[in-house]
Amino acid sequence: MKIVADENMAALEPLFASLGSITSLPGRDIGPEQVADADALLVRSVTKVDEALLRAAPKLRFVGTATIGTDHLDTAALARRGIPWSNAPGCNAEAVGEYVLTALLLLAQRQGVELSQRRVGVVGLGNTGSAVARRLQALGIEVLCCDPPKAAQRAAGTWHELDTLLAECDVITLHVPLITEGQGATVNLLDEARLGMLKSGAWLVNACRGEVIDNPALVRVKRKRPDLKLVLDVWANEPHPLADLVALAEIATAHIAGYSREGKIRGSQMLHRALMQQKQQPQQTPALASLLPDSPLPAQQIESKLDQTELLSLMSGVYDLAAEDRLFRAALPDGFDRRRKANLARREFSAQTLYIADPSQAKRLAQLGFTVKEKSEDGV
Ligand SMILES: NC(=O)C1=CN([C@@H]2O[C@H](COP(=O)(O)OP(=O)(O)OC[C@H]3O[C@@H](n4cnc5c(N)ncnc54)[C@H](O)[C@@H]3O)[C@@H](O)[C@H]2O)C=CC1
Ligand SMILES: O=C(O)C(=O)[C@H](O)COP(=O)(O)O
Repeated sequence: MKIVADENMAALEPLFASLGSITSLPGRDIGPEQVADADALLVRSVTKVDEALLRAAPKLRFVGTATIGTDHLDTAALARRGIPWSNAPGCNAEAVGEYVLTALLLLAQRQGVELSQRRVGVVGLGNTGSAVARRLQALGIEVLCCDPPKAAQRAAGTWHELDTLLAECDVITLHVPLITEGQGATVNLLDEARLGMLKSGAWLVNACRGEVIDNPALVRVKRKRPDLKLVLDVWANEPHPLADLVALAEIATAHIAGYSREGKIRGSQMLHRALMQQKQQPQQTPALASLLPDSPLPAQQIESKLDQTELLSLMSGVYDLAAEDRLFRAALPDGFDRRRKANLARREFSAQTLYIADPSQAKRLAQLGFTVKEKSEDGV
């Protein structure tokens, strides 16, 4: 079996080497020539799997994307060719939750405000939006939710219209799939009119897909409204974001909100399971712990309730978002993919063990994702 895979996928060798030969390539270089004799194709968000690519791959029997989003797959073309495909829902939700919380605490610190005083509107309450909402609620922050598909299914929860969130929330964070056509289209969900509805002093976070916001309109609105603060991880026309928009964002990164070592491995594990199922081969998928390097972070002892600054400092010890923001800007105009590659080793908060005696503090930090243990007799 010949497997063609994106070189930035995690744990390719340990998971897939026993199934056949692996050719790993930069995702943006995977084209018709590269898939000509492939039996399985494993991609990330940067490879367009369209009719032309599929036509060039007569032997292809499986396509897997180690991502949540599927907007780079032509699923209708896959169905027409009878090629089973799979994505990796939820694999990187924790990383997105950690990214958004860190970004909001960083912004709060820079603006000299308490995040707990701000009402947050989460748009899209699937895997990533829920991971964000859970963390905010663990900190006692008020969260309003908007998810029309869930509301229509009468899913548990209180659901609001997008326009209500725009009118009432101090922070809006976007977590919807990119849908380009039909009634539920999300492309330009935040168009110029909706951007104009943001509250005075609002913060806007986009960690889903760049095209969900009209990027040129955002430049125009932000120029008129310096009160708005932007956290942008995703951009229209990646890897070439609008330079003017990068300059106007308070925090800017290279589509790495979902990047964590753990998330990347989970994505590969999910594709391994799906491929095994497809081949009806009962091969066990190795456990996450066996594929993860040991945590490089020494355990810490937490004695007292952390304030906002201390919490941000704890989180930044695992992943330094302020530094990433600086490195991203310095890497442009050509270094978008370089910054993505540089983030592949990022660990989730669970890589940080904390010894905490106080039960309520222990519960709160465990809800944020840290590995929490009771304080031992003689400390750490
Ligand atoms: N920046 C990054 O690194 C990452 C970006 N993503 C992007 O974020 C998107 C969301 O990821 P997940 O939460 O895992 O997907 P998901 O499929 O679990 O959840 C998406 C949610 O959005 C809701 N939704 C759909 N249309 C909506 C609308 N118009 N308004 C409000 N809600 C709507 C759906 O009902 C669903 O509950 C992915 O499709 C992907 O494009 C995902 C992971 C990492
Ligand atoms: O899962 C998704 O959807 C994402 O946006 C990924 O985090 C993107 O990562 P790559 O597949 O581009 O590495």
